[in-house]
Amino acid sequence: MNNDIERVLYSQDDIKAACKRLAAEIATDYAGKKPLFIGVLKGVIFFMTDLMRELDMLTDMDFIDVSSYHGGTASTGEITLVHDVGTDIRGRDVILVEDILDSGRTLAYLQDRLMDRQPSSLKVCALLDKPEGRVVEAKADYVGFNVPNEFLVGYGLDYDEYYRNLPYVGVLKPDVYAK
Ligand SMILES: O=P(O)(O)OC[C@H]1O[C@H](OP(=O)(O)OP(=O)(O)O)[C@H](O)[C@@H]1O
Ligand code: HPA
Ligand SMILES: [Mg+2]
Repeated sequence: MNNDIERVLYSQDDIKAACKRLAAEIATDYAGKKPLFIGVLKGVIFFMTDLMRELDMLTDMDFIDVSSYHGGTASTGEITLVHDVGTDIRGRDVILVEDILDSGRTLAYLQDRLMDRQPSSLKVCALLDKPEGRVVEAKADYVGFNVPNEFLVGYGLDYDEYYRNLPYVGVLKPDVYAK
């Protein structure tokens, strides 16, 4: 699996440091509040669990499962809602947690959907932001790293459902998906 990686962009230590920094920013901004964290499955699994464990505050969490890459390296543009949140978010301070912001389509879809339910506030925390990938406007309030316009895998990010379990974020060798 490691042989399919062209280069490592962020090591486990880099990611841990980013989680600590983001958690500290969020804890300051939400002092005295109990925000609800909503993780966007499946890519967010590792980031969500690491970020949450750096937070010294009362929070609850839920997950929403959406998918639009369906095994490829580009957004299909069609978002499938696989599983919705179970928590009533009306009047809540919600922080949506994403592994990566790329075309922006997933985030735009989720923001529309969640804002309809009238949360008190809705902010976005993304480990990775790929600004050059943007097709629709979308912006995160908390960002771990700005990344280049390449297809990334690891630490939750997949190609055709594989590579999520790499402990780092790396660039997938293009010949892996050009086959
Ligand atoms: O900004 P976008 O172009 O919409 O891309 C970002 C989204 O795409 C990926 O999810 P994917 O659809 O691959 O589902 P997965 O998390 O289950 O892999 C990723 O985890 C983000 O949720
Ligand atoms: O670069 C990426 N890698 C994996 N999944 C993704 N979903 C959006 N962008 C990416
Ligand atoms: Mg994916």
